[in-house]
Amino acid sequence: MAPAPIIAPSILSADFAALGAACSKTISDGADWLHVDIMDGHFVPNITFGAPIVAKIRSHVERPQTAYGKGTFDCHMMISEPKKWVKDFQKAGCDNYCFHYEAAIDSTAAENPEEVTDKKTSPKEMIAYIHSLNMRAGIAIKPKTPVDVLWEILDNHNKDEVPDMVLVMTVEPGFGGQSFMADMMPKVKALRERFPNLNIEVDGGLSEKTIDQAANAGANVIVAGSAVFGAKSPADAISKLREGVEKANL
Ligand SMILES: O=C(CO)[C@@H](O)[C@H](O)COP(=O)(O)O
Ligand SMILES: [Fe+2]
Repeated sequence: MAPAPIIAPSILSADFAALGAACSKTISDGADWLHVDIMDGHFVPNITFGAPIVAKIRSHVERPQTAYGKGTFDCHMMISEPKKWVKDFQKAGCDNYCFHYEAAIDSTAAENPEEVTDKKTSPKEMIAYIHSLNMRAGIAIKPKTPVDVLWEILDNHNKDEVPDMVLVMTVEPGFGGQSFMADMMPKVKALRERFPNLNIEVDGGLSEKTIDQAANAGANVIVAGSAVFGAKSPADAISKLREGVEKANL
């Protein structure tokens, strides 16, 4: 049985001109977390916003009372230099700092070591650094990255270096409103089989139509942008996603 369902609407699909109000409404509509997509136009072919906007919207949403509690800001860092921005996002009110494995691979693991600059920080170092600033650490993998790269990171006995959450991308990162990649589900299954208590997040194309596939594979943290913000009733959309995870956990 997977851990409790966590529904994290992606504010990428919210009205950017009224982001503060959209965030507080989404929490009142029943969301557990807010998924905050940070894109730098380099790691992905799109740009969103940075820490100053996160600090502004933070004042519209109460801080979580406990780790992973309601109101958690789950920042999905689609950026080439994830280490550079950890402190700024911590100060802005980020609770989960989820960086991409592909942006943090160390020189020994990189396919082209000569292209790796000293700006790269290994996943383990990244996780320890995020923890040292009292945030939870997530690690995300793009669709073409095999899940096997995570075993060494998750099997580590040094708790400081172990991520609190894994994000399996179910679309190529960069844009909302894309189709769910069902062929990512074996990665989720493999993670759940090995790590029954891990928070496993899926992101991209999640809706009432795809939630069963994700939940049956073992995902418990559900990101949904267009399915929530494009719904007539965002509150109903959030409930249906939660029911999907609960049903799979029965
Ligand atoms: O990280 C991303 C896209 O890169 C996501 O968080 C999207 O914002 C999800 O949007 P939908 O696919 O649910 O519309
Ligand atoms: Fe995301």
